[in-house]
Amino acid sequence: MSLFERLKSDATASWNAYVNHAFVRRLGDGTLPMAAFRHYLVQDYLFLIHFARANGLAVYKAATLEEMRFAHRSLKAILDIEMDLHVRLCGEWGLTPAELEKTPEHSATMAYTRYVLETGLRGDLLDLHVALAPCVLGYAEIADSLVELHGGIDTDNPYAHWISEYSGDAYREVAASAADALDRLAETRMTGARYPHLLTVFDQATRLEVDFWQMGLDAAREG
Ligand SMILES: Cc1ncc(C[n+]2csc(CCO)c2C)c(N)n1
Repeated sequence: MSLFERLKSDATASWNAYVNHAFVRRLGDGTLPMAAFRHYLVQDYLFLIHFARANGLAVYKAATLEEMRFAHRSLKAILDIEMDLHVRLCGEWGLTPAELEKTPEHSATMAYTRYVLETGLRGDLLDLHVALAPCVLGYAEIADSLVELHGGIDTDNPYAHWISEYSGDAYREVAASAADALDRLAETRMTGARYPHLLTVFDQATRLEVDFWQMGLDAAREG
C-alpha cells in the first residue's frame, strides 16, 4: 500500500469530510452560491502564494537533485498553471492580480498555509510533503469523483471550468507524481516511530482543507 493510501485510510473521517464537503457537492451540482465560490477563489489565490513558498521550502530541504527538481516542478505548476485559472476567473469579475494580492487573508487561509510552512520548517522533507499531500492529492480525487458522479462535465454548470481544470490530465499527473514522490521519500526517511506524527500532520492538514471549504460557504451565508 502506498504511504498516501495508508495515511488516507487512517484519517478516514477527516478525508471524507474534505472530499464530500457540502461546498464540493454543491460545486458538483451547480447549486453553490456564486458569492461562496468568489470568496473561496480569491482566498485560494492568497493560499497559492504561500503554497508556492512551501514548495520553495521543499527546494531548500531537498537532499538530492531529483528531490529538488520535483519541488521546483511543483512550484512552477502553481505559478504558471494553477494561478492562471484564478487570474482568469477573477479577471472575469473585474479583479486584477494586484487587487487580489491586497485582499486581507482570512484566518482559515492563514491557519492552513502557515501550518504547512511551520511543519516544513520544523521537520524534514517527508514532513513537508505529508503536509502538502491533502492539497495536491485531494483536488484531483475530488474533481474526478464529481465527473464520475455526474457522468461527465455538464457545460451548464457554472463551475464546469473549475471541475474540468482539476479533473484534467495535467492535475492527474501532478497527483500521481506527488504520490510517487511520497513513496520515494518514505524509502529513505520513513521509520515506524515516525508514522504517528506523520499521520497527525496529514489529518491536521486535511481538517484545515475542510475549514477552507467551510470558509467559502460561510461567506455566502454572511451575505
Ligand atoms: C485550499 C486548496 N487546496 C488544494 C488546492 C489544489 N492545489 C494547490 S497546489 C496544487 C498542486 C499543483 O498546482 C494543487 C492541486 C487548492 N488550489 N486550494
